Amino acid sequence: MMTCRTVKVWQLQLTSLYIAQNLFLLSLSSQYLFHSDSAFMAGRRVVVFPSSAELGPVLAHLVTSRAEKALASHGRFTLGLSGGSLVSMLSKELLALPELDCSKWVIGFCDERLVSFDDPESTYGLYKNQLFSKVNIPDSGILTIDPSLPVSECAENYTRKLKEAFPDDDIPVFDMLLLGMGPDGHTCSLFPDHPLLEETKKIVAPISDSPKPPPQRVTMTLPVVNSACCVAFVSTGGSKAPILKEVLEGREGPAFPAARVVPTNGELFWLVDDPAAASLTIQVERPGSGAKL
Ligand SMILES: O=C1O[C@H](COP(=O)(O)O)[C@@H](O)[C@H](O)[C@H]1O
Repeated sequence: MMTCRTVKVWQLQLTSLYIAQNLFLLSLSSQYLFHSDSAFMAGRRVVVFPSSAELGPVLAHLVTSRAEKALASHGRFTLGLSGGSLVSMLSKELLALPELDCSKWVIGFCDERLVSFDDPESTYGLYKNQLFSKVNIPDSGILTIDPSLPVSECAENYTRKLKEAFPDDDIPVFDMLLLGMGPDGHTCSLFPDHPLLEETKKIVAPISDSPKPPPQRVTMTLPVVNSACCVAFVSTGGSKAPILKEVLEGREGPAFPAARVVPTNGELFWLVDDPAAASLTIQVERPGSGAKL
């Protein structure tokens, strides 16, 4: 027989069950929020491929899909290129596409080394040999530095070229920037702990004490990088694993230059291979073969 006491005990048991259930749900949701915060910060997409062989075609498709979008909206595609390991991968993958029309592309350089174009360190020189000479990008669409100038004048001259190419923007808004990251966390020629990281006025800056040779370079500043419509980092190889973890998952102390790339209104992709991603604990995307971003 159900007594008043039994009902009270039941009520007490139900109340504690209700509280326990809610506490459980609360803890689940806070774990989820915390985890999703770090995994999907600022709309960032971290996409991991088994190797460069799988990453390369997806990169090429990402570039051409953003080119199509830009051409449909404003009749040209403005693309900023980085040097280093990106040059050969991008050139190879773009040239492998069955149809590539670059006639309305405008190319800038996220950074450039102050050496003559025939020097093996020249980013423009490498792209000219591996890509530009093989596609239909008009010379007038390639915004190069003038390496014959002293580094400060070179940066001013390149600033003028960018301003002329983007007459309507206070800060040039590139449709897409392709970035690399060095094992020290630098991107463009923005190096850890360097005063250039705090630059807010200039769109291009000279650097004459680059810790990575050659010491003289010009670089886009963070305001330009973070104004782009789409930024894609490409980072491959096991030597990038420790820094990739700190850049994507945070660290004690000041953020590395690459971690300060957070486009204000644009997309942010990190395309990495398994060796580079080896230490990551955040959620990542692992697209199947033939995937498109
Ligand atoms: O010096 C430079 O290094 C970075 C990273 O190059 P990576 O070979 O480690 O991918 C590059 O993004 C930058 O343009 C270049 O000047």
